[in-house]
Amino acid sequence: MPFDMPPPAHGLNAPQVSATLARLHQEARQDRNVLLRALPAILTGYLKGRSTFESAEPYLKDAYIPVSPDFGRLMYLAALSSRARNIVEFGSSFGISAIYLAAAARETGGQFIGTEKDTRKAQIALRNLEEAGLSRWSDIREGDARESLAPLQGPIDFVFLDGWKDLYIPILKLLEPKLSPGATIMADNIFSFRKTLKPFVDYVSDPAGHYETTTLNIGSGVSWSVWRGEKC
Ligand SMILES: C[S@@+](CC[C@H](N)C(=O)[O-])C[C@H]1O[C@@H](n2cnc3c(N)ncnc32)[C@H](O)[C@@H]1O
Repeated sequence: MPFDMPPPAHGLNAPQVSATLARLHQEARQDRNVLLRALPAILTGYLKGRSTFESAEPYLKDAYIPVSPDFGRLMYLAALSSRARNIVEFGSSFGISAIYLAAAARETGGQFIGTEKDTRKAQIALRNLEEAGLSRWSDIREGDARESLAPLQGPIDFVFLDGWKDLYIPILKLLEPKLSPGATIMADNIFSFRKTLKPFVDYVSDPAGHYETTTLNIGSGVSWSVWRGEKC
């Protein structure tokens, strides 16, 4: 390539990817209004002894609740540097984190599989991946991830956990027999759901267990684990 020609834009800098991510991160700012609308239900639920999450869940159908651009980029880099080919996500919402991970899969020659139980969100996530030019390297499985991921073939090289927090352990255990040696596991909301996610953090941090884990002070807290278990 002649020296005066810039290299072709790729990865997150590919024009379709960066434009779609910019639009979606901008739209996700509306989440604030969704949460404001949920406030009366949260307060009433509190008085009736319900958790914030239980009360807010009906309102979250319209909420993106996405990863931040910094965390999205970190996952993209982690997947790329570990040459992760098979990338799986629990909880895709409208597809923001999916785009970061599918962009990595395109570069490693792999495949991204997301999951979303809300039909409308799953369909819009697929459209957003298409807009980003990433359809060929990605799929979103609609329905409960406990069922949609059960038939998945290994080896899985990268897992991102971001669905409802009480399911991080069951989903991880479902995928464990299919993890490749050294697989990366990232999980969001470690600080914002500290109490609910304590059993998960204890599980991936257990010195007698199968993971090496660190927790990073990014966004609402991110755990990063490496699977030291058996070859799948
Ligand atoms: C925090 S949002 C995901 C945000 C997304 N990862 C992003 O960064 O753009 C969590 C999503 O998980 C989905 N979800 C929760 N439980 C699920 C389940 N059992 N199976 C599939 N999706 C689930 C919810 O519908 C919600 O859209």
